[in-house]
Amino acid sequence: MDAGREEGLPTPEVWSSFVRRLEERYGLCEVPRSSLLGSCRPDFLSHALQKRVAFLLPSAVLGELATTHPIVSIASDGESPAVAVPGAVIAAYVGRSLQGPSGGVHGGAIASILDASIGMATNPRSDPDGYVTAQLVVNYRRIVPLGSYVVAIAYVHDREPARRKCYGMSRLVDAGALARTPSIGFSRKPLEAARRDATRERLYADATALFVRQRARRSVGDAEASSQVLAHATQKIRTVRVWNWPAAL
Ligand SMILES: CCCCCCCCCCCC(=O)SCCNC(=O)CCNC(=O)[C@H](O)C(C)(C)COP(=O)(O)OP(=O)(O)OC[C@H]1O[C@@H](n2cnc3c(N)ncnc32)[C@H](O)[C@@H]1OP(=O)(O)O
Repeated sequence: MDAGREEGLPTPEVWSSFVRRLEERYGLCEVPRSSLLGSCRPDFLSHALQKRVAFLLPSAVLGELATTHPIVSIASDGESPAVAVPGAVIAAYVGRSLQGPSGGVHGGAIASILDASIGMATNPRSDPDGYVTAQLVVNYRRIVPLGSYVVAIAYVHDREPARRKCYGMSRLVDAGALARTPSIGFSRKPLEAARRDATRERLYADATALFVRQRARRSVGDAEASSQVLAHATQKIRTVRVWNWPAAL
């Protein structure tokens, strides 16, 4: 028996049909991991979740390319290195390999999904000098049963570009319960209000995070890695204005 079947993972077909339903229902578009992370970066979540994970952005922000090439066309420049998106979504199947001591899904796995979703809302594309997590506070509301389909809905609620700071929130909900709601709601409502929706959405956990933009990197190794990422991304992405790579190397 292969590892996937032993784990009870959804087949790739079942998984893609789940993702397509999310896209259609909520006006989202799956973003290829290569354009988020670059080919030379390890994709931790994909490994941990055995590829049953999808990174989604609202189709509206993807512009015309979304219809023919579902690839991020969001650009940044030296003046405004972070581009605001209304929000970001990570959908995942959390299987038995993620079991924690509670018998449900391990809290570290839940934190990773929440963190990555806020990271994606903060950095809608890979950026070597982008925002990294400085602080993550997770509230665990319910045990997540093994074998669940979950959705993390993240958005940025405050930015202080001059201080390189960006504050975001995310809530991890059950995908089945979410399907009963007509819209995904990247509303900037305070977390307390989001919590009031907890019953309707079947809220498993929520998080607040502070992301801080890194200072420009200067090492030659990083520059080489960055140019590989860029080369790969520009092959994949039709329309892209690139971040100004550190000039002083
Ligand atoms: C997977 C697919 C996904 C796809 C999408 C991709 C998204 C990726 C998301 C994953 C994100 C990660 O997991 S990242 C990996 C985990 N994180 C890290 O490894 C970060 C390690 N830490 C660092 O690199 C550094 O500490 C930084 C960059 C966070 C900050 O260092 P720094 O640059 O020297 O900052 P500094 O000048 O001191 O501070 C700038 C301002 O931020 C505040 N500040 C700095 N750190 C903190 C802090 N921990 N808590 C509170 N406040 C802080 C300061 O008070 C100051 O505010 P003021 O005085 O100006 O008001």
